[in-house]
Amino acid sequence: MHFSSNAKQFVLLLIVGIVLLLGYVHYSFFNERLNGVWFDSSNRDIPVDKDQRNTRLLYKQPSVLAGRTDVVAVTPWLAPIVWDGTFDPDLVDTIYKSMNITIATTVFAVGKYVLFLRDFLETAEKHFLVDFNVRYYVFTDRPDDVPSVNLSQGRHLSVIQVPGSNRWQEISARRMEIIQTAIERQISREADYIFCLDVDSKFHARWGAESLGRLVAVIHPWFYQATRDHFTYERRPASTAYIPMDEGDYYYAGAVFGGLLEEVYTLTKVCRNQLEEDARNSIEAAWQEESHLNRYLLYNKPSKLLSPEYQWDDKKTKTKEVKVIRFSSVVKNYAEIRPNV
Ligand SMILES: CC(=O)N[C@H]1[C@@H](OP(=O)(O)OP(=O)(O)OC[C@H]2O[C@@H](n3ccc(=O)[nH]c3=O)[C@H](O)[C@@H]2O)O[C@H](CO)[C@H](O)[C@@H]1O
Ligand SMILES: [Mn+2]
Repeated sequence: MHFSSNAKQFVLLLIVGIVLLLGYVHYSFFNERLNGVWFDSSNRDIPVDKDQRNTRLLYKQPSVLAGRTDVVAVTPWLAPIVWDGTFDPDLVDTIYKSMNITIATTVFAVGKYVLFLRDFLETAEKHFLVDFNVRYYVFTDRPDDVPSVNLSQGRHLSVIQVPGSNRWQEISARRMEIIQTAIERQISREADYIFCLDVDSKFHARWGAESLGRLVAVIHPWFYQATRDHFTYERRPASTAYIPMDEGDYYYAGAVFGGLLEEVYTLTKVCRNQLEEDARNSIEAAWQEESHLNRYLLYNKPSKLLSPEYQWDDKKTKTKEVKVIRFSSVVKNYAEIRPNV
């Protein structure tokens, strides 16, 4: 085929035109991304000080070299262990506040344990996830004895009736089943995160958003200095909570666990099934649901661990590594308060 020189020039011009057009389209697409659609900095021409008036976050510069050296603040699977001084309280709260989340908090007050509710709730209002949306779920067989406590804005309390029992072991252990059912029926529609706490306790200092994570457990205050063979895990292979002497990371307290709703749902479901399997085999684990919780967390590692600051015991003298007691079990007269001894 033969092209005249005019036609050649025309084709050349056409190609140059197409290349320029493609270049322009490409340029304006990326320009748009940079200018706002992707980075949302559409107010680029506004001077920095005005632009960032509401978004600037001022806090102490994090250090790579200086920090707590008296405690370990990370597990071998790289989950943080939350100790005072390892986080910036205002910074973590700010990050989680922007997500507008709701935290469910379950607490059981069966039989005489309703007596613990007032202190639990009043101190929670002072220290527990202050300025966050919190929904308390109080499980009790005595709804009329639930005290009325003034709740701050964004906080709500539901009372859910549950049966009583003449064995404290059963009350404690059945929490897994009852929490599982409550998540299914109600809580999953009303919250994002959940904490399941013992009622015979008080808050003494800040418990904030640093405690939130996918799956959260607390290190038991009586066992954090012990070797694993001294942990009070269930040691009989006949129980589904069995943990051999040469296994185990930490001893977790049954009084505090939490995380995302779906994670805690699975945890309670598995523990409930294993408690029921044990019951069918006429075996009760050494520390009921706490033993099953420990077994679950050994094979399903928590993504965040709370230090014993988050579960102290009023009977225990404060140790030097515990700089602040945030939540602690009160001293109770077991014979007086429990249905059986
Ligand atoms: C610090 C810690 O980890 N404590 C654990 C431990 O002893 P505790 O001495 O802390 O057990 P506990 O008597 O506090 O019972 C656990 C919880 O069950 C509820 N309750 C219990 C009895 C009753 O009559 N009414 C009632 O409502 C209540 O919410 C109480 O806080 O062993 C328990 C039984 O295995 C649980 O594992 C606890 O979490
Ligand atoms: Mn307790």
